[in-house]
Amino acid sequence: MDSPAEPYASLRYFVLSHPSPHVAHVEINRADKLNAFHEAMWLEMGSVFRALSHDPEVRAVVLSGRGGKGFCAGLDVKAAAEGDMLGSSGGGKGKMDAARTSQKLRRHIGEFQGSVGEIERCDKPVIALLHGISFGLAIDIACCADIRLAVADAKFSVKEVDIGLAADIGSLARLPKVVGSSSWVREVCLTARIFGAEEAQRVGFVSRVCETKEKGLEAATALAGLISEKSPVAVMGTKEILKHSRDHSVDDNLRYTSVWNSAMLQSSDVQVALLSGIQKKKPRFEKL
Ligand SMILES: CC/C=C\C=C\CC(=O)SCCNC(=O)CCNC(=O)[C@H](O)C(C)(C)COP(=O)(O)OP(=O)(O)OC[C@H]1O[C@@H](n2cnc3c(N)ncnc32)[C@H](O)[C@@H]1OP(=O)(O)O
Repeated sequence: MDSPAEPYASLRYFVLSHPSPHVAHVEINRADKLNAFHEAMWLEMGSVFRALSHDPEVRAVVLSGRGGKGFCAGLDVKAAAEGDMLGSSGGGKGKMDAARTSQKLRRHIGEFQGSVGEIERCDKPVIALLHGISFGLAIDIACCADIRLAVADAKFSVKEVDIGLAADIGSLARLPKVVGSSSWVREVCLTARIFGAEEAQRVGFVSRVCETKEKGLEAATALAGLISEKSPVAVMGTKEILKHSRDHSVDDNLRYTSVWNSAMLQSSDVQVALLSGIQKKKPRFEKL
């Protein structure tokens, strides 16, 4: 990848803009189908977030859905019903035996999980603005984001049991880590009951509720702008160490942090930032 602009050149299902110099805004771009995802879309989403992770100009990302009706209505159920569920290779059909069919499916699910997981693996913090319909895959995606904001009109559902599936792209793994492995998580995952923005905030799934999508975008962009003014080295480390702390003991995390910072404390950013408060100077940091 020679130029960071190159990987964004031929986006079909996502729109990328830059509301401020180091902030990227990614919009899911299939509003006429409520931003429902088929295979080409989740593959493209993986590439977009991989590219953003490596893009030195980008320090924070906002993710939202195009259109007024919703962030995302989940998996494209029509494409899935037509057999696309197993990927374009059409595993499960034809003469393959059970083991080969299973292996094909396992790979397909793994690739799908991998693409959505690029949001979590992105070195830059991702702020998801959840508006209107946010069903199924929308929750998998939201759980990978670092910060979730909701619009008052948001309608959430961990919808998978309604379409005959145990959710397999991350909600069952990550949602309990986000809000705790509570009775509430079991309730919403087992029933697919729709819940709203206030309930989402009460349980800690989202950190704010905004009146309208426009206000939500302003809030998300402002948060991303604040983050983008910090040291990119410090921000990347904070995301990485918080992610590590989710899955490790305090002792393991402290050890990891000491090793991480034994390298990162040598960054010029520390010198640039250390005295900026008392000197009343806004620090400016090099690209990362
Ligand atoms: C290996 C497995 C990996 C991943 C699994 C993920 C699991 C999930 O994501 S589970 C969730 C699946 N989603 C759904 O079941 C939602 C289905 N949609 C609806 O129930 C309704 O559309 C609605 C969300 C309640 C909204 O209803 P309404 O406001 O009346 O809008 P519509 O007219 O129904 O929709 C507008 C337009 O969008 C199309 N559409 C909506 N959702 C989907 C979808 N999930 N897949 C494909 N298309 C969808 C809908 O057909 C309409 O398009 P038209 O061309 O106008 O028909």
